[in-house]
Amino acid sequence: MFLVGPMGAGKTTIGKLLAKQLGRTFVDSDWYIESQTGADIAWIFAKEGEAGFRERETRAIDELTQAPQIVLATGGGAVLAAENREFLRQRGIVVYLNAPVDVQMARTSKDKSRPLLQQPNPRKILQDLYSIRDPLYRQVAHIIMPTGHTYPRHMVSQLMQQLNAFFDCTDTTPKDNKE
Ligand SMILES: Nc1ncnc2c1ncn2[C@@H]1O[C@H](COP(=O)(O)OP(=O)(O)O)[C@@H](O)[C@H]1O
Ligand SMILES: O=C(O)C1=C[C@@H](OP(=O)(O)O)[C@@H](O)[C@H](O)C1
Ligand SMILES: [Mg+2]
Repeated sequence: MFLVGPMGAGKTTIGKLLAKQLGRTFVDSDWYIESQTGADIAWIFAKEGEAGFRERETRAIDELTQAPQIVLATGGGAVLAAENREFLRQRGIVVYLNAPVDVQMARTSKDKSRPLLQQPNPRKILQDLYSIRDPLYRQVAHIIMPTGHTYPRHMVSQLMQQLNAFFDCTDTTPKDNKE
């Protein structure tokens, strides 16, 4: 199960809760990159630029989408590379957590850990990123979940319902073989 969506959509928060609910291991691709590099995301952006971070991100997405049965929270820009989209789409169920820019803004404004938002006008950046990335999130997603004003625990139960509906629709087991 792979979560995609913009910064502040709640991928890390919801992913952690969802993994607990499903009894699966949770991995956040940003945390994984930090542990592999021995440095935080801000340091990687400062020393290697966004391009350096994206290379590390592609390696992480390739490895993690092959790990069995994990819940993976990706970073907001993970869908930018076509090869990442391919890894995600082909290797698991992709859920797009879709939050409006106002919500993204409210949830990211106090946190200084996102280098792309450390600019004078983070709202404009979030808007611009959203117009570029929303079609890519939609392209890669099997399920789209709005995350506006829903509490994390409620989000997880809604998501569980959506996942059950998704598996019911895609279950190709012949009826005779069920039970
Ligand atoms: N459904 C939600 N309702 C309220 N706050 C949330 C929700 N989801 C996430 N948050 C809060 O928003 C902030 C960003 O969430 P995070 O999970 O880091 O987002 P992402 O990984 O998508 O960037 C965190 O402070 C988190 O507690
Ligand atoms: O949107 C982006 O390009 C980024 C999102 C961040 O992750 P979250 O979406 O979890 O904040 C992190 O990967 C990095 O700061 C770049
Ligand atoms: Mg995150």
